Amino acid sequence: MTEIGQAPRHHGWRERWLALRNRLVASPRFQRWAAGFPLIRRTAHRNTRALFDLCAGFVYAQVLFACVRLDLFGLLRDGPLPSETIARRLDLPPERCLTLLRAAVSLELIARLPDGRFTLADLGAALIGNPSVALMIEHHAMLYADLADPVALLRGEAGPTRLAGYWPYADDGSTATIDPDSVAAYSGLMAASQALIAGDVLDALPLTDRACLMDVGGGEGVFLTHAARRYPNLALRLLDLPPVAERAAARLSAEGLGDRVACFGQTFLDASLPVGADIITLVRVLHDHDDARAMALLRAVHAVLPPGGGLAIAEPLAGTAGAEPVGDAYFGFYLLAMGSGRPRTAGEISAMLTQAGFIGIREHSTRRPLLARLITASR
Ligand SMILES: C[S@@+](CC[C@H](N)C(=O)[O-])C[C@H]1O[C@@H](n2cnc3c(N)ncnc32)[C@H](O)[C@@H]1O
Repeated sequence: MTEIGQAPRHHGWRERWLALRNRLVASPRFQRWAAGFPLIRRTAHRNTRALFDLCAGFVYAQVLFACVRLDLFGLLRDGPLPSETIARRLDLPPERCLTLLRAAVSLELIARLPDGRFTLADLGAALIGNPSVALMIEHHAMLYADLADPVALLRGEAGPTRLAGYWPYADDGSTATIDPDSVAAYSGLMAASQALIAGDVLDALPLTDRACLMDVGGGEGVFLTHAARRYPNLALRLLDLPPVAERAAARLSAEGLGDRVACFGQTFLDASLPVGADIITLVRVLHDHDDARAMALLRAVHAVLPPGGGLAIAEPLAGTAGAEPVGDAYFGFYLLAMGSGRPRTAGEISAMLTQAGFIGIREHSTRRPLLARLITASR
């Protein structure tokens, strides 16, 4: 342990090398030299840009937010437009509209054609195809307000956050006071974004040998709707808090699945789960809960599965190769602001599953691990 004021003790050549390198990189003289020295100029420029992007990340997100709020991408859906027309349609002063358009071009959301008109670029076009991402971008206004003082948040001194109000079950897990109005917004957002995930998870999770699937914390039943279409003979059950289960029953009836899916309105925390399913799914559920509650949930699932029954956990994980900031920075701070849960690594989930009595723990690759990874286990 190193006490304050004491020189740090480094162990091994690697730590000595890292300390030397960090001292060098921190020196303004070295930085100036590196920016001009041919062999490392590219690395130096890349690092400068990466650091600038980190500083400016909030500005980029607000440019995107403005595009979504003004429906710029919808406006360009039918083809390129000149900036004067865009300004008129968005009700912006022409020069300010140009500021937005240039910013959006620099972020590769839109592109400028040689004749000066603006058109969708890959990222803007992708947003049109995924309306739930636009909903998420608008939802982030709450997150950013909660992150205004991240140090206070980390120290637990920030007071009540907006996200804690948005996710009423995050508070103390008590479900007695949750009323229908307080679940409508988050359930709608989850239902919209579930369409992105369900296909990827079901592609990686074969259910041909299963008779009855219960989706616990199943929201409005969008995941089950996808499962029902793929597996016409699979019996289906959904469990969620009573006002959410009611919404699920209404949505599933509207989809013509009212007779196929049994909906249970109850908490998964302090009551036992219904028996009868031989596969239980937790899709974007576990990471919402602190370790004690997450362990209680895993034990409750284990208790109602038959021998050989399966559990599938699908959610974005910490430490996902190539998407480290998504799990560790984005979800880490999102859940911190929400006041409950944490993103876990595959290893952490595996250890919890073992502790809850599960065996045969495996990870399956998914199409977009950034959105959801999949871990299965058996009783
Ligand atoms: C992040 S949402 C995910 C919903 C859905 N699985 C999806 O991926 O779209 C978490 C779900 O867990 C439910 N939930 C949270 N705490 C619960 C509890 N104690 N008992 C039952 N359901 C709960 C919420 O109501 C919500 O529908």
